[in-house]
Amino acid sequence: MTFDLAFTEDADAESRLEALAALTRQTRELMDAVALTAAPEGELAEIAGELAVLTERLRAVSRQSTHPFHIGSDGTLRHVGNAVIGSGNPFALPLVIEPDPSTGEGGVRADVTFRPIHEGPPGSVHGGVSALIMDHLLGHAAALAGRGGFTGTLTLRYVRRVPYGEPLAATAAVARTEGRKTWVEGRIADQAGTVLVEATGLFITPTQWPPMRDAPSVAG
Ligand SMILES: CCCCCCCC(=O)SCCNC(=O)CCNC(=O)[C@H](O)C(C)(C)COP(=O)(O)OP(=O)(O)OC[C@H]1O[C@@H](n2cnc3c(N)ncnc32)[C@H](O)[C@@H]1OP(=O)(O)O
Repeated sequence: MTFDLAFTEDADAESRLEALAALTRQTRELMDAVALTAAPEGELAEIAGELAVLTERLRAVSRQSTHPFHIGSDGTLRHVGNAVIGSGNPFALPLVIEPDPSTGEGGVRADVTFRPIHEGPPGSVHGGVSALIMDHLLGHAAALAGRGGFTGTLTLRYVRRVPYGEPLAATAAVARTEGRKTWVEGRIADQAGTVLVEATGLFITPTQWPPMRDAPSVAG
């Protein structure tokens, strides 16, 4: 499998991506506001009507292809459409991932504050949302170690309820490797270091992929 690349060295393309990111941030604010609203019925219906107009305005100019990986003038690789890190995807938290070599090969960490839209059991984060974050972070660790690939398996242990609205930390690092297979371990913990979720993922590098060592880190 190959992916499209787009070079965003020209100011117009960069400025459009910034405008898309601003729209995306505003849409996330809207999603949070909807999840928390206590507005009366009439106002809800009125707002839904106003949003329908905006939705149609955007849908009239839908893109016809997937977002490519964008490569900026500084060499940064960005995946604008990604569901976890994408600056152009309202569904994304977005997660901002930093390298953390102190935790091992491919070590990474990210601050995470889940929101009410991530609710599973009332007052807690949905287990599938925790899995989404772990999948991506573990995959990022594998890629940072030069062993990028697709998730083959992902196993989670939900140790404690994951709260939203509180700053948490997610970490991951490569545990072991064997040929094209890379096992990565990670966790989500609270600020006191109490582990809430543990995850192990197996990532498999497709045969046709070139060696990825020194590949640029992927951001949103
Ligand atoms: C920086 C960005 C980070 C992003 C992180 C996000 C990651 C994702 O969400 S990826 C999306 C979810 N995953 C997918 O869509 C993957 C779909 N599956 C595939 O594309 C393929 O099955 C793929 C690439 C995993 C393996 O295909 P292929 O390379 O042909 O595997 P194949 O040659 O049959 O097997 C290689 C080895 O892996 C093992 N294997 C293959 N698939 C799996 C699996 N799903 N689970 C466990 N083991 C597997 C095989 O048994 C074999 O082992 P061994 O060498 O010991 O015999």
